Amino acid sequence: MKNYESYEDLPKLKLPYGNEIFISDSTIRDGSQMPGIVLSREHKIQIYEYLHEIGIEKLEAFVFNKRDRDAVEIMFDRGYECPEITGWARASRADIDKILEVDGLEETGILMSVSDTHIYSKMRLSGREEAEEKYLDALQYAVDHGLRTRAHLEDMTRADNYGFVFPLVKKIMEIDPDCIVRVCDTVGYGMPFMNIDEPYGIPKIVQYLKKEIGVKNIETHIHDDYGFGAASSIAGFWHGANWTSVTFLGIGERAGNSEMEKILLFLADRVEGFDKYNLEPVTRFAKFMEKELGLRVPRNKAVVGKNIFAHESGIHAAGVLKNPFNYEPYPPELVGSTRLLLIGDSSGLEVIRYKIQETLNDLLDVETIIEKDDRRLLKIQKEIQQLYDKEERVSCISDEELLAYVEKYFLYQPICDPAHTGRGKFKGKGKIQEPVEEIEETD
Ligand SMILES: CC(=O)SCCNC(=O)CCNC(=O)[C@H](O)C(C)(C)COP(=O)(O)OP(=O)(O)OC[C@H]1O[C@@H](n2cnc3c(N)ncnc32)[C@H](O)[C@@H]1OP(=O)(O)O
Ligand SMILES: O=C(O)CCC(=O)C(=O)O
Repeated sequence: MKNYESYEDLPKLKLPYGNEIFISDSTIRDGSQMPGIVLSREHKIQIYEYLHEIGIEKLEAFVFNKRDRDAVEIMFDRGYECPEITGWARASRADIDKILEVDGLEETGILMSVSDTHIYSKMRLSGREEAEEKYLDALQYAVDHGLRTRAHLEDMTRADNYGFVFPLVKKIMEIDPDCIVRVCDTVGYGMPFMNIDEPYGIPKIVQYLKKEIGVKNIETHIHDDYGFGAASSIAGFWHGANWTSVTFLGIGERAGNSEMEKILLFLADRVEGFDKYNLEPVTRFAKFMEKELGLRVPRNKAVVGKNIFAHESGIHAAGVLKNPFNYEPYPPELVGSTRLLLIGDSSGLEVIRYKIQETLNDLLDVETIIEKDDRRLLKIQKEIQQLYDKEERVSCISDEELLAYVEKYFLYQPICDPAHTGRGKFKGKGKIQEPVEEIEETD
């Protein structure tokens, strides 16, 4: 029989195709497309620094204008091995020439819009044949000029994959067998499950590319319109993709992209033998994005939200005080965060006891214990409950309020029984003295 009582006891998952998988950042590219986000050169460099600290393998950048190119140049000047800086182009020789003009870029993505709506109504091409010709020409041009390539199959989850996209991929492989084939779930229609009908199933698409066509490098790029972003990225890895393209905090077009931090956490914490990424900077990184870009990270956002290690409710807080493993899926230190115990309307006595004891000990620099049946504590609990009973109070009890309760109920009483030590200081074994005068009984 197995006991699962600590993080170490829990079995790790195994990636079916092994751990040679990589992350490609699109924060500076797709992320910057988010309305209201304007990334300055400094922002881009700082994002690059965070990605470097975490160990992200690749980043894609636009080089259409001078601002973009200046940022790329500064990134190259840092001389880091990772992330590799790569380019992004539409399927046109002119765009690829722009990539070639930037010293140091050795790889580019090429946008190949494969759904009929993109071919006909977005690009106004005569049909699939013209589209294919345009895409293969751009690819050949990039290869002929010494670039490594990625084929970004835009809107593949709304395309005729068997009739058009897979045959196109076979031709792509003939031109560049090392080309990274990016499965773009452009409006988030993709589903992370195996038995899903064409063209929506990310697992089926990835498996077909891998097993039937023999594509070596498969990357997913998933939008979160239906909320399947991170799940579909991981489904890609599960079924044979070796890359995923993500953005930090999932910023990007509309509902954004698959979130980098979720993928990182999943790999680092749940998958066997996966310690190549350093997650410690992610909380700092999120704060940077909030402060510098004016983003508001929801409090309950996985990995980086302020509430991820905050406990208020009675059963949870009491459970965490006994053993954080009871209600925390992973330790806060993993993502550079800290635990927070709060008192609010759903709190029970144990968390109040703990916080009052902590406040008292900090205030007087003693180490004493308040028992759960201490009548002063019960009075404080009653006062707190009355605050919420009025249905006016919507916030947690602040540190200042806790201090006031401690002062009101404890400070003007002897803190501990001097007969115990003679010095009024206990080390984890004392019981504070009950007040001399009678305190009315609580309900
Ligand atoms: C799904 C995505 O996220 S794709 C990336 C989206 N990101 C951006 O658009 C931000 C960067 N874009 C830009 O800086 C500009 O749009 C540029 C420099 C690329 C082009 O600027 P403009 O020449 O002014 O074109 P504009 O933005 O008005 O229209 C986009 C053009 O791209 C073309 N285009 C779209 N997809 C493709 C493709 N796969 N291959 C080649 N051209 C394409 C469109 O047909 C349109 O050209 P058209 O007007 O001749 O039909
Ligand atoms: O470059 C790509 O990833 C393709 C365009 C895109 O961002 C998308 O399909 O969502």
